[in-house]
Formats: sequence, C-alpha cells, structure tokens
Amino acid sequence: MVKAVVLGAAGGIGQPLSLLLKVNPLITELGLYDIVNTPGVAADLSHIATPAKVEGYLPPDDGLIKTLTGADVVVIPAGVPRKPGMTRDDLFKINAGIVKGLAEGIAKTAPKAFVLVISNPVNSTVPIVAEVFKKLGVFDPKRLFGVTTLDVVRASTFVAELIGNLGAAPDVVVPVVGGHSGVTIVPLLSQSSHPLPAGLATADYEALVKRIQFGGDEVVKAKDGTGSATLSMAYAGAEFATKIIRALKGEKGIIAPSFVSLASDPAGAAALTAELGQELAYFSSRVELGPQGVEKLYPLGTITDAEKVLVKAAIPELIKNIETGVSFVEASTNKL
Ligand SMILES: NC(=O)c1ccc[n+]([C@@H]2O[C@H](COP(=O)([O-])OP(=O)(O)OC[C@H]3O[C@@H](n4cnc5c(N)ncnc54)[C@H](O)[C@@H]3O)[C@@H](O)[C@H]2O)c1
Ligand SMILES: O=C(O)C[C@H](O)C(=O)O
Repeated sequence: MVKAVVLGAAGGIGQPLSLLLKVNPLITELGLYDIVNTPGVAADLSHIATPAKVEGYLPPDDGLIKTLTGADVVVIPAGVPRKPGMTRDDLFKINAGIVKGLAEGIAKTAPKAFVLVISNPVNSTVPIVAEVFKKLGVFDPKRLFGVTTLDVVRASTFVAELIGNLGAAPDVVVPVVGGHSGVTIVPLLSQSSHPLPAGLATADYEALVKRIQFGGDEVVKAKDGTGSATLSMAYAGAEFATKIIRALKGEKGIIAPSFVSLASDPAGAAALTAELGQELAYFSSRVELGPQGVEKLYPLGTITDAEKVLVKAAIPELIKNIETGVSFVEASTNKL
C-alpha cells in the first residue's frame, strides 16, 4: 500500500503530475490538495481504471490534514511560476511562505513521509522544509529531496539531439549536480552514458551546457507570460517519485541526482566535501535510494577541467540560496 500526495495539485504541474501518479500501479491512494479546484481534479482522475483511490481536499475543514494523513510520499509543486524577465529567486517572496506552511502541515501529520520539493527556488525551498522540520523535531535528512530531475531529463534530451539520435534519449544518462537554477545546474557531460562527438568544438560544448543550465528560460520565453515548464516537469516529477516508491518497496540500486542535505550520508558527504573543497549543507549529487530514503551520496568522481570551473561557479550561488532559505525560517520563528 502506498499513499502519494500532491500539494498544489490543481496547478500547471499539479494536474498532469497527479494524472501520471494516478496511472502508476504502485500507488494505491492519491491525496490531492490545493487552495482551489482539487475536488474537481480528484473526481475527474477517480474515473481512470487504475488501483489508486483518489481524494481531493481544499483548506476548509482540515483539508491539508485529511490529505496528508497516512502519506508515504508527498510531492510539492505549490507556488507561483516565473514570467519572462524573472529569476527563480524572484519567486522566493511568495513561495517561501507557501512552502513553509505546507512543511508545517507535513511535520504535524506525516512526519515520516518522503518529501519531494518542486516549488522554486528549490535551492532555498528545500532548506525551508528542513528548518521547519528541525524546529518541530522531526527532521530526517534522508527523507527530504529537492527535485532536480527536469535538469537530468533535459540533459538526456539535448545530448540525444546533439548526437543525432533522439531515439536514444530515454537511455542517455548524464549526471547533473549542484542545484536547480542557472549556474548551479552543473551537467557532468564527460560522464554521459553516450559520449559527445569526438572533436566537438568548445563553443558547441559551452552552448550545450548553457542550454541545460537555462532550459527553464527557454520554456518561460516560449510560454510568453503564461508560466514555466509544467508538462516536462510533471513527467520528471513522476519519474523521480516512482524511483522513490520503488526504493521504499525494497528495490535495490536505484540512483538519481537530487538536491539533498549532506547530513543524509556523512561518509558520502565527506568525500563530496573534499572534492568541492568547501562544506555545503545541501548539494545535488547522485543519490542511491533505499527504503529509508538516501542510502548513499556519490562523489562527483573524475571530472574535466571545464567541469571543475562549472562546479566552482556554482558554489557561492548555492551558499547564498541555502542561507536565504535558512534565515527565512529563523526570521519568521523570531517573530512568533
Ligand atoms: N523543480 C523544478 O524543476 C520546477 C520545474 C517547473 C516549475 N517549478 C516550480 O513549480 C511551482 C509551480 O509551478 P506551476 O507551473 O504548477 O504553477 P501554477 O501556478 O500553475 O500552480 C501552482 C498551484 O499551487 C497552488 N497553491 C498556491 N498556494 C498554495 C498553498 N498554500 N497550498 C496548496 N496549493 C497552493 C495554486 O493554487 C496552483 O494551483 C513554481 O514555483 C515553479 O517555479 C519547479
Ligand atoms: O524555469 C523555471 O522557472 C521552472 C523550472 O525551474 C524549470 O527549470 O523549468
């Protein structure tokens, strides 16, 4: 029995993500929560002939508590998306409060659930959830994940395009490490399962890196003021949630990059810290998943000089983003 919950289920990501979770045969219960429209979304999905029993709640009458009761996996795509000209950090003002409120609900109702944060800016919203959990005495660093899967999915697609074989896209594996915004997104293309063409011009390599780092901007621009990536994000979110569920059901050897607390695996963190030359509280590295969540953090491994430059550029930005999330919770606690 697996209960999955989507917080922000009526939104651009929330609806297709809920659909993909509803058609996942491993899920037996699906709880949908939003401040609008969830009863309709739930009624609609509930007619699909798959095992998951679907329920949708709104804030009145303890809707958040009802949704979260018994949850094994909670995915959070609640919050506002970007418009052209905005950075993910510009979303912090609104999304920080939304994520903090939802984290309080999870801490009180489903403190053992695996929490998958999609709401931007991920580099700051993940620390917000962690700080709320710490304050409420329920933080388990092994169970909190920032969803960076869309960067991984983009890297697979763009590499497949570059090597002229889009058919290979589902099999292309590129570790994408760091965080989830601009220069903090670091694709380790030298470790791609499908090598880049020999003799690829430096300008073409740099263009590929930039496209992976700023793929979100491409969608924001094309959507022209109506939002950011929703369908590809729903795909990526469902893919990562499925890996988490397979791992919690006991499947071994599932590895995926995710933005996690380095306290989740102190031994792995030590190796990673030595490579980074800097202590960070959170980093997206390849994570081995197990029934308790993070089983092992993998080091970066052998990387090229160009990749070392990318990692170095990501670190100051990550430190700033993480601090923004941590101090938001500290400041709001001090006001109480
Ligand atoms: N991690 C990633 O790779 C990634 C990718 C794409 C988008 N995002 C982020 O995901 C978030 C959602 O994007 P979207 O396009 O679905 O936006 P959207 O506006 O279409 O949907 C957001 C939903 O959140 C709901 N919501 C707002 N406050 C809430 C609350 N307190 N409780 C529950 N629900 C609440 C809204 O009612 C809405 O239905 C944005 O922050 C966006 O930047 C992250
Ligand atoms: O770009 C955005 O704001 C949404 C998301 O983070 C993305 O990478 O598509």
